[in-house]
Amino acid sequence: MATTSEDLVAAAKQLAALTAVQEHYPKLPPKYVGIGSGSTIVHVVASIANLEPSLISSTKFIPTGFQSKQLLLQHGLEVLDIDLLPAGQAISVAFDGADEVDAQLNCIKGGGACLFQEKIVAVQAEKFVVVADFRKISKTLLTPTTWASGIPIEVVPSSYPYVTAKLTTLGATKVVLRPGGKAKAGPCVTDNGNFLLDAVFPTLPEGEDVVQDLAEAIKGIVGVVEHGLFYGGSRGWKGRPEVAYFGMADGTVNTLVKQ
Ligand SMILES: O=C(CO)[C@H](O)[C@H](O)COP(=O)(O)O
Repeated sequence: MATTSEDLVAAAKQLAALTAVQEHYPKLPPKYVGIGSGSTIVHVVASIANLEPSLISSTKFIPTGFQSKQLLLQHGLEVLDIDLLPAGQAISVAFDGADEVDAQLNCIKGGGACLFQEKIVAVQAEKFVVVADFRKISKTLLTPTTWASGIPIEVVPSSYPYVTAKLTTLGATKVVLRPGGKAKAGPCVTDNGNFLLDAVFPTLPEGEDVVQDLAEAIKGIVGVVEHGLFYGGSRGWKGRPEVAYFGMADGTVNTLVKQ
């Protein structure tokens, strides 16, 4: 049977997931592991569920939304909601997907509308590992051929017209209130009861603080709960992964590591 490009992408995701889990799931049973959202994370959870039972049976897995919680339950893995993580306790490792990853490991996330939970888990993880396929690699973020939808931004519903106007003054060329889809009239509502704006900006230039500057400007708008830029810069680290695994079209896995 002929291999379709969908098969190729699914195989790339699966191999990247397996490699990331082999290399970054702790060798002693971890107390807490974070689990992101999306289609790639399905392969991560399957790889974790196949590990030696002693490595997973006492671990609490922290989901980043409804989808990942159901996925964990289907695999018989113990779930702990992020608000029940004891204060000051770190998550040993968190795995997640991404929509776009640049050469500095800054990411755009939130294609699955779970960016807030994904970020609150990522920033509490000792190690954050991104798993993706070859289509997600960019030199700099907001390259339209990689991720044309722009930056997902979670907003308090009543603020969306105001935030839209402010994003335009920040340089957004298009801001879309994400629709709920065929089975939901009206906008997409996040797991937190908020709306999502997808804000397209021109492709970012290279530079250490370029992503950080835009991220901070967006976060400074009243009504913004969180945005899908996971980044690092001279003023700190807000969810940028230590490492990203990309399943490639030729059946290999490329790794990008924080310098
Ligand atoms: O950020 C996310 C969800 O909010 C996902 O991790 C991101 O959209 C990647 O998804 P996929 O693995 O399906 O390509």
